Amino acid sequence: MTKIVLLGYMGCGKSTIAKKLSQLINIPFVDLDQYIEEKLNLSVSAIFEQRGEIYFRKVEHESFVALLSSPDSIIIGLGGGTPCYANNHELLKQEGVLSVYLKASVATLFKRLSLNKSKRPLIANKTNEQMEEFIAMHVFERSFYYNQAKFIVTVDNKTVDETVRDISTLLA
Ligand SMILES: Nc1ncnc2c1ncn2[C@@H]1O[C@H](COP(=O)(O)OP(=O)(O)O)[C@@H](O)[C@H]1O
Ligand SMILES: O=C(O)C1=C[C@@H](OP(=O)(O)O)[C@@H](O)[C@H](O)C1
Ligand SMILES: [Mg+2]
Repeated sequence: MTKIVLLGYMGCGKSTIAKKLSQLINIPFVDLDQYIEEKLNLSVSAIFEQRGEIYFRKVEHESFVALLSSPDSIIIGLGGGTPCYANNHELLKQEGVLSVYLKASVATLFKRLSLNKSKRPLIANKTNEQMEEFIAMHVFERSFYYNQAKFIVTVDNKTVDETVRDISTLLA
C-alpha cells in the first residue's frame, strides 16, 4: 500500500499540508511527531528535555519504520530531522513510498518559524537574529537528505491549498 511521505525543514508546512492533503485525496494522515507524542505521552519538547535528542531520534526511527510497515495507505508528515538520522533517508527509496520534499527558502522558513518556535526545541531559545543564521546553515547541512525525495515541491509564496493541489497533481 502507498505511503505518501512529506519531508522538509521545520516550518515548511509538513503537518499543515499532510492534514489538508488527507482531506482532498481521502487517505488518512499521521504526523510523526504527534505519533511519538502519543506513544510516549510526552510533548516533543519534553522528550528532548527529559530524555535527550538521541533518545528522540531512536523513537523517531522506530516509529517511522512501524508506520511504513503498516498495511494501509497513509500520508506521513515527518519531523524536519527525520530523513537526516538513522539512515531514514534510505527508507524513502522503498517501493511504495512516494516522498515529497516541501522546499522552502530561508526567508519563508524564518518568517513562519519566528511566529512558531516555542514547541520546536532546536530553535525555541534562539533570538531572531541567531535563528536566521541557524536556519540557513542547518538547511544547507540537511539538504543532501531532503534531496533524496522522489519529488520536490516549492512552497514559497503559495497558499496551503495551492501546495496541496501541486502535490495531488504530481501524484496523480
Ligand atoms: N502556505 C503555507 N503553507 C503551509 N504552512 C503555512 C503557510 N502559510 C503559513 N503557514 C504556517 O506555517 C506553519 C507551518 O508549520 P507546520 O505545518 O507545523 O510545518 P512543519 O510540520 O513542516 O514544521 C504553520 O503555522 C502554518 O499555519
Ligand atoms: O528539524 C528537527 O530536527 C525537528 C523538527 C520537528 O518537527 P517539525 O519539522 O514538524 O517542526 C520535531 O521533529 C523536532 O522538534 C525536531
Ligand atoms: Mg510538523
